[in-house]
Amino acid sequence: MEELDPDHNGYIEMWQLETLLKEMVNAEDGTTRLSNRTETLTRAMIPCKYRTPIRKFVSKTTEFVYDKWKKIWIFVLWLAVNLILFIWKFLQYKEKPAYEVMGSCVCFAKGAAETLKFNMGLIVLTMCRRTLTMLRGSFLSQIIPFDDNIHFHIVIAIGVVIGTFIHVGVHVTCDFPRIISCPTEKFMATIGPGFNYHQPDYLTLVKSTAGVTGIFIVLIMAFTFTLATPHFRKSIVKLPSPLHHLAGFNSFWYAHHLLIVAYFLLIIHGYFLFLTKEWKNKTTWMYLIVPLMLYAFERTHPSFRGKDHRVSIIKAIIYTGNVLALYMTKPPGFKYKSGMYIFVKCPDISSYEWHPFSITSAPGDDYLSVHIRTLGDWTTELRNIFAKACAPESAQPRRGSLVRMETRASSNYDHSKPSIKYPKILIKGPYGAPAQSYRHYDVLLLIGLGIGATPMISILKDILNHMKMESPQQTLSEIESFNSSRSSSDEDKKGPERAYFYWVTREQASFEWFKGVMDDIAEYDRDGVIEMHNYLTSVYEEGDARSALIGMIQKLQHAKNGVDVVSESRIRTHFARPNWKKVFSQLALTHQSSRIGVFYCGSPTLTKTLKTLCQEFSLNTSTRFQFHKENF
Ligand SMILES: Cc1cc2nc3c(=O)[nH]c(=O)nc-3n(C[C@H](O)[C@H](O)[C@H](O)COP(=O)(O)OP(=O)(O)OC[C@H]3O[C@@H](n4cnc5c(N)ncnc54)[C@H](O)[C@@H]3O)c2cc1C
Ligand code: HEM
Repeated sequence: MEELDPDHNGYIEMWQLETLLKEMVNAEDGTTRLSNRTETLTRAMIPCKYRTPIRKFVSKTTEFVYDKWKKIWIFVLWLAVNLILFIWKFLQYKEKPAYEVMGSCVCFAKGAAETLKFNMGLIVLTMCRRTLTMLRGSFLSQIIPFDDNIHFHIVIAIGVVIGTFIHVGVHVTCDFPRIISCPTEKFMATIGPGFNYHQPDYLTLVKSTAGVTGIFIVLIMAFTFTLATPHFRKSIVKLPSPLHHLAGFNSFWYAHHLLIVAYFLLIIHGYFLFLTKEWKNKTTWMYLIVPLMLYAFERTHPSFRGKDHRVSIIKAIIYTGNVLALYMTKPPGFKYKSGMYIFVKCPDISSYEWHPFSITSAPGDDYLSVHIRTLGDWTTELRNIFAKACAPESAQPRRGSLVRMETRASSNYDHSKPSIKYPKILIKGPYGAPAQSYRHYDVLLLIGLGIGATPMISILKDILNHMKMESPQQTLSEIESFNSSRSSSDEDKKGPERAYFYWVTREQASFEWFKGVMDDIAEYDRDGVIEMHNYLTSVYEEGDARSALIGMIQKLQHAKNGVDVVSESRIRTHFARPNWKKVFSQLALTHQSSRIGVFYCGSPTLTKTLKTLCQEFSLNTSTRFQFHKENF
């Protein structure tokens, strides 16, 4: 109770205070002692700033380490390896004759070069997607943060930039001038043999094989790195046709492939050295061979990269809100976990572009589905060609303004007698993504912003499929077929017992493509395992009297028959942005001492808020919130 010092009152929100008072008044023994539940709430409400600075620092650090220990140890290991390689090479060159001419400069240049070799090898490993997907399923995922491969890729790239600056900078501004100006006798006696006893001038050094390859590597890297920055990667720069395919993400993608030339040049660069003549000391290729071969193998070998599967489209639906849903046949032996994604190619649009999409069907379903939002050139063209294929069959406007074109190759997913000629679609994958670890938690908080609901749909369907399998109506063959479609690592995991889904969308039209899942939930989820909320943010601003009014009507309807008036299902519709603090507080109260997996997919703007809330509530309550995010 002493924590509820009047000084602190200003920091307790009204609704929290109400809950607290209610708890106290309702206390069974008639006293005003705080129950465990209330204590948890109280602790959640008292801001950290009222603790002593040292306690605050210690608890924040503890939570930070607890939350990020996988990333921390990998990062520290990476730094340590870089440092060890640098120091090892530095000390080695201190003992060499070159040191007499160039002093510490040569040590710095060679130390940096050693880290460059290591990082150029490692950076490719972070992009070996098949290998990473396989490793995610192993015990290694408990100590290695595979979800962060792209972040780590970028961290290593920063390491490469730093290494390149040191290596090139020191060579050009210190080593070269010292070689050129070295007294001839000293030059001949020390590094002369490396230069065939010809003391070089600046131009000779630049024109040498090492010099020319070095310049090209730097140029390619500068170009590639610039186009890889988020500004260029995400920019929707429009170029005139036929160059329009080269803008935005594609420019990043093609530029990245120039790095193949950079690797080729790097191997040559590392071979034609002035100061190292013995074969065994030319180690560049040794660092690169394994990662490059593994990556090349993944990209080219069908058994490893997984075949490009040609799939038949069973059903295509175009919803308002510009979402295209594709239901396709599941290739034989295609196993995946909810949360994973596949690459999709449509040769009618481009014969070389593959685009990633989260799988929205559940592992137990006998079909495969993706939901694709129209965003740029490729997705717009895909939508258009499917609209064309769908148009003659049916284009039935439903429910007033909702436009929904649905066609099926044939009914009941029987794709043996296709009646519509759909565009050819190829898929490859599946590939691992953060959301796939949802089965490790008893309680889930799933948050999707707009199209970011896609990985969550698959998770909800999977939870439902498990419920269906536990229901007494299931036949043995249905259970067997369900089990055979799941990956073996999942079979022994119990999976979540409770899931809360928060879906934030701009307008109500988006409901359409989610309706099927919601209907299923209503039918099978008798125990209310899944609680779904939809926040419509474009209706009225938060706090607007109209939002409050609609909200009240909603609540009454819901209480009366359990069905929401807007979604016509068990999903609860709200007309404002969610109050995330309230959501977390309530979860912390309901699931004390539990581990809650928080899975977020959507724009990065909300990432920080959710991450901070996870940390804050893990620190201040007995509930642990573990944050996983995916941005597309
Ligand atoms: C793991 C993952 C899962 C995704 N799941 C879904 C989903 O379920 N539903 C959905 O609608 N969208 C999803 N996306 C986003 C989808 O891939 C892009 O919207 C689509 O590729 C855009 O292509 P475009 O040419 O029409 O647009 P563009 O204007 O070319 O690109 C728009 C943005 O999409 C991204 N992008 C474009 N091409 C690619 C590519 N080949 N690979 C990776 N990113 C690319 C870039 O960030 C780019 O800035 C996912 C993305 C990722 C990385
Ligand atoms: C030496 C430098 C680099 C090398 C060798 C390299 C190599 C690669 C490779 C092999 C891939 C995988 C391509 C595939 O899907 O098969 C990749 C993807 C990627 N790289 Fe790099 N890269 C380098 C630098 C950078 C830099 C500087 C950045 C950003 C600042 C960057 C950002 C990315 C991103 C974001 C992806 C993933 C794209 C996606 O799948 O969405 N890379 N890189």
